[in-house]
Amino acid sequence: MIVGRRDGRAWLTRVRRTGQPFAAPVGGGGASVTPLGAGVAGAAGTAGAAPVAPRDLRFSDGAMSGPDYMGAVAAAVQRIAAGELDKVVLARDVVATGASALDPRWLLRRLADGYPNTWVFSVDRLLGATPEMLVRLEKHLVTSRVLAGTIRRTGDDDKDLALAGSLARSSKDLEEHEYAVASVAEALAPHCSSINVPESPFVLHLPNVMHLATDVAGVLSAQSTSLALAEALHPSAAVCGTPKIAADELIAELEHMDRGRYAGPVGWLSADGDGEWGIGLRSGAISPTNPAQITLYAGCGIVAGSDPEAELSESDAKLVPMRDSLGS
Ligand SMILES: C=C(O[C@H]1C=CC=C(C(=O)O)[C@@H]1O)C(=O)O
Repeated sequence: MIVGRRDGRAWLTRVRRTGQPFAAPVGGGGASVTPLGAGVAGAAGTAGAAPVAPRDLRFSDGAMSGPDYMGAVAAAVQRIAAGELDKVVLARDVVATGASALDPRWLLRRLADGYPNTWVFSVDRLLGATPEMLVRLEKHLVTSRVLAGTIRRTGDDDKDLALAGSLARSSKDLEEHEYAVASVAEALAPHCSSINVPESPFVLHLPNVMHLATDVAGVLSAQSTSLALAEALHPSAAVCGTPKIAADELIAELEHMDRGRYAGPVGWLSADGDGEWGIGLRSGAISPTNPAQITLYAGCGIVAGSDPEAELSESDAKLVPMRDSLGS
């Protein structure tokens, strides 16, 4: 069952295998669909009960501490300097543990209210507010919003405007961005009769960070689905690197964690194949064994000019939406 909401309109899609009945709706007898928030103390798991704020949260390092992450970035920069690859995206995780089961509805409401320019999602305990659309297919029109290259916002509009200008001129960020755009354009080419790739990126303003952004568009050449396009595109160089195989191997060597579904495609597919697949960024996964615990993820594109301390600070900025969602 998929619940969608855009521009104040909500819709519900039920999916079933051909020849099999639909799962019973909530409250429809034999409910096979668990309402979000079920099992949360205070919410009583009922649709009408108010979402419950997390209590007594404690944050701890995941697989790597901050200094460990800087070490990994420095190692990646060395490998890039040695000519092994051009770009790699290195991620880290942070674990938040509350006093009782986290209520996903609380987190989703705060993400939707605080991060309106993003796609807020919740799939089987993976929650987030991603600003990056891997692919959208709508009546043969293919679009992809590519993000790479980041600067933290200060909250002061004048300063942020100046920072946006420096981001748009930063050769390090432009290089990082170009790899991501090239990977998307290359992956889409076999599926499109024409592709439009703007010459230079624009700056996307989010509440916590600004990104270099490029909206790639194409016309689908043959019968395909949004899911097949997502498969062709994933993982783009916004979350993996260039060349892809070398970056993938370096990620396995340096990250010391299982990304799980972080940075994977998340979205929906209609019966005619159209759909939207975001990249599961600015996200966290509630533990399947401990509902009071969530692992938050953030990664940064590393190129020859990357500075470990700046990348650690950038990853902290990318964790802000999920940290905000846990606040009261
Ligand atoms: C990998 C992440 O962000 C990607 C998307 C936008 C900007 C990025 C960057 O500047 O490094 C990353 O490529 C993340 O948020 O975990």
